[in-house]
Amino acid sequence: MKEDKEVLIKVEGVSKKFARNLRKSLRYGVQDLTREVFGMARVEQLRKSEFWALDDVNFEIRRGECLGLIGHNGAGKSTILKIINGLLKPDKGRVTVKGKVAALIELGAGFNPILTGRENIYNNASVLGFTKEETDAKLDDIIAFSEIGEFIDAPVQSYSSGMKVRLGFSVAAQMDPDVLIIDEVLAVGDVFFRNKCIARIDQLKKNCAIIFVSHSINLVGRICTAALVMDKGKVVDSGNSIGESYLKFLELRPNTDSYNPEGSLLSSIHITQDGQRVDQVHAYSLIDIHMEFTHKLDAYINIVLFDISQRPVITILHEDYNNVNGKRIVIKDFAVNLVPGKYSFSVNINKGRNDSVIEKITEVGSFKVLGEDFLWSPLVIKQDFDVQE
Ligand SMILES: Nc1ncnc2c1ncn2[C@@H]1O[C@H](COP(=O)(O)OP(=O)(O)OP(=O)(O)O)[C@@H](O)[C@H]1O
Repeated sequence: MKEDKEVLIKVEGVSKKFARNLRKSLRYGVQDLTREVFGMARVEQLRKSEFWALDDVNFEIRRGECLGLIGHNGAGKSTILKIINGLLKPDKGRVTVKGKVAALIELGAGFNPILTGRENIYNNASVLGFTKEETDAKLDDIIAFSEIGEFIDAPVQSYSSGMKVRLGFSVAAQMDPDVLIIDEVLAVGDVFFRNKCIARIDQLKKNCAIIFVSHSINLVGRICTAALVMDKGKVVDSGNSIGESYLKFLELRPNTDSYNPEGSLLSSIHITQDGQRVDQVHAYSLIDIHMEFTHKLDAYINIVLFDISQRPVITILHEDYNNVNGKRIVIKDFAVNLVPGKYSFSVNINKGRNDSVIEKITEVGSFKVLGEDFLWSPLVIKQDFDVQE
């Protein structure tokens, strides 16, 4: 039962303000510190040039849960992590964190650049509350997991960004924390190390509360048990079905479709449903995809559908992969077995089957798939299940 598990992170009505202007920020910082020293309450209203970077944020994470934070740049994700980790104080509200906390917040933060990797392991572990003997016992595992090899005895300032992430993650993960805070850092590691981290997170999350910030909705879907969508310091949605708000989140972005057919063999591409031109459709419905070229082509054409993370999800080939000979192409009754989200087309025009590319046209228009549920995979196949006793 979910409720049986202990709440390890509790964020209650947390707000945090910052000043846009550096001089004001320093002046307010001194004012706030002075008030604190004299036991006076923090100034709750916004002063000139201040804004709420976090505005009444509430959530809790239990042992065994991993919460993904999603939001545009500046939404307040890192600020909430820094408050949870005790690096920042909230102006309003309260954060309660139980147990040993390991945080991977800023690349290389927490490392002393002039010390070696090995020395930094001891430093980091002692911050996490481990004794020298406990760290000695874990040392080989940490070094082996990081795959840093002989660089472990080189100063951390000589490490690449990926190496810093490897070391930081290895210390945090091997020390079996109760709370693990991860801010975007996995994006820096190579794919092999990232997969190793994901596998380790899967193990850790059984007995730990994890908060994970990422701009990759796919990674959040893969790792997290629930997600929280933030915008301008506010939580706009949370839960394990964030479909609607995720779509709204996509809408908040300016439309970047900028297909300019000038000089291209493709003069237009659009989709229709029941004969009407549309730019949003319901999941599982049928659409026709229409393409028009500048002249009659004798070529092999394929269309690739990309999701919002630019991940190719479907390639549509002409049946039997024969070449297309004509000026217009209509792909009839294409089934939109896609989860809600925004998808864009890329069209490849090839000379022959495995021959050179004549033209590769990317981002030639997009459409939105609407739906109630948000399933964590780009493609949905409805299939009868043979259920047996
Ligand atoms: N020390 C600071 N002083 C002033 N403003 C700050 C400070 N730290 C953060 N901010 C501002 O607070 C807002 C939230 O920043 P935050 O770093 O939490 O966003 P984020 O969601 O993590 O963004 P990103 O996805 O770019 O990492 C932004 O407008 C940012 O400019």
